[in-house]
Amino acid sequence: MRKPIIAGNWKMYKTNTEARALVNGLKEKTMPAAVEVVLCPPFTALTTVAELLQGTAIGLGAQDLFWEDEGAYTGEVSPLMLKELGCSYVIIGHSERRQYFGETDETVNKKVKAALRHGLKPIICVGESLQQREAGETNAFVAGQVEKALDGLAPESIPQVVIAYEPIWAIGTGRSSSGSDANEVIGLVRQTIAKKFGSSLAEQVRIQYGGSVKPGNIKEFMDQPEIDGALVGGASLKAEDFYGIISY
Ligand SMILES: O=C(CO)COP(=O)(O)O
Repeated sequence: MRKPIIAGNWKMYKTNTEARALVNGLKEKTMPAAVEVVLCPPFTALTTVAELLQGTAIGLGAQDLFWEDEGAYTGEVSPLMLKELGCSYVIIGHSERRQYFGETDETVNKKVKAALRHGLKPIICVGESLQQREAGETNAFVAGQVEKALDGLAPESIPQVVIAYEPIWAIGTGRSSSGSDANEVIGLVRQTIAKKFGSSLAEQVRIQYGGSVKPGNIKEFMDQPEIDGALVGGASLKAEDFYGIISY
């Protein structure tokens, strides 16, 4: 049985003062024991949020990392640094990093390996554009992203991996996928993993849906057999909204 995991990707929101207010708002609520909850603040708020999460069951994640442990890579952040701050997860390959910052399937693969090398669980983002969906290319494109992201991984590391299926056309648009459509693509993601690593390992991988998840639609996704959680953007920025999702 896979434990559901719901993560909040804050993207480029929340100064440290705002982060403190958001986390304190969540700490006033009772977290559901049956759901793994993870917060992914900007790098600048990781220390503040890590301190506030001490003693809670809420996990900490980063939104990216570099694949080297240290070096002359101005502006980058290493897995060692994230681990020391208390991160247990790291989002890798978000479509916004692929779109704006040159992230490729190859760099995603390098980052996945670096994360696992340092005991960080990767949340690997995959998902098609509207053009690809309308052209019927979704399955082939998403399967290719999954294959390349996981290329060369040791079988024993596969249960540590989380995949987030986030159709690009649903991110920030208010137009989410339907539960059944998302379930179909996520089923394909799981089959792709099974082809490379066997079905017993594939069955252990938690796969989230992301793209305009709100308190009003989370249950539609969580009722689906293949969907194990959500990666939430906008609705993770207010304690009430995010709590409405994690307490589905
Ligand atoms: O990109 C996302 C999470 O990583 C989804 O963002 P929204 O929930 O704002 O659509």
